[in-house]
Amino acid sequence: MIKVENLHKSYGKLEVLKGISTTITSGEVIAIIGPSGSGKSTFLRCLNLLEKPTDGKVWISDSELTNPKTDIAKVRQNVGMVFQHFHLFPHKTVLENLTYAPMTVKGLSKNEAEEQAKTLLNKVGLLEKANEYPNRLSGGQKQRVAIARALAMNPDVMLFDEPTSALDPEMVKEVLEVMKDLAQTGMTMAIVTHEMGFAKEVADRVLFLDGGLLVEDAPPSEFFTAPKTKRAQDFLEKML
Ligand SMILES: Nc1ncnc2c1ncn2[C@@H]1O[C@H](COP(=O)(O)OP(=O)(O)OP(=O)(O)O)[C@@H](O)[C@H]1O
Repeated sequence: MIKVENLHKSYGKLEVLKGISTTITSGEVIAIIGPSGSGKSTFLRCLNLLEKPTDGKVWISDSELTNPKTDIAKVRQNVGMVFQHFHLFPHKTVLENLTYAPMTVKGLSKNEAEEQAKTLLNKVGLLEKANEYPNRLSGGQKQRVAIARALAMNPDVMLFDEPTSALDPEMVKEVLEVMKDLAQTGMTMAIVTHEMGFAKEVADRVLFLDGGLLVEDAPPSEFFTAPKTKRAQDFLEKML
């Protein structure tokens, strides 16, 4: 479960998030969409405090991350994050990318971590790349490794920040398929995306942000067929 209450974020005088409140329940898949610069990535990054909110509260499960007494690093261990540009460790093999955090942070033995890593690589269709270095992989393969690496910490929640935006079009589908499979396992997921087809098909709920405000919060069946606001109508006209 993720809950935000009256979330504000400013960079100097620029107010990027202007008071957002919502709850993402366990197992829900949320697509965060909206025009460029509307605050989507900032919102997502505030959920695990990669960006520190200027005001408002954020909870993950029972922990309030915005409470200074909370051990944020500990809570983050249960939150996987996937970025637009993969952020794999370039000098580690694919397998080492997956085993590093479970061994160093969670104290798994090398054998345990490798067993788990191989299971995950098999799930994302990349077991045969276990001993390769990231620079030998395509963008789509790198992103599938990044997803597997995030899952290796056995998180309760997965955050995705435009995971397919840096990919060549022919690689988008393989990454979305992995995410779709993950959604079907009941993982709680929040995804900033420009992939409207994916949002329509896979998300339980769409959050439409515009100008730092949560303008619409609705299931895709409602949002895509009957958006309530002019801002969402205009946005969809351009996107679809
Ligand atoms: N670290 C930062 N310092 C200053 N301004 C920032 C910073 N990060 C984001 N911004 C500004 O905040 C606004 C919202 O950015 P954000 O990346 O959250 O939007 P977005 O909706 O994800 O956009 P896009 O779809 O283009 O990625 C933009 O005007 C951006 O320039």
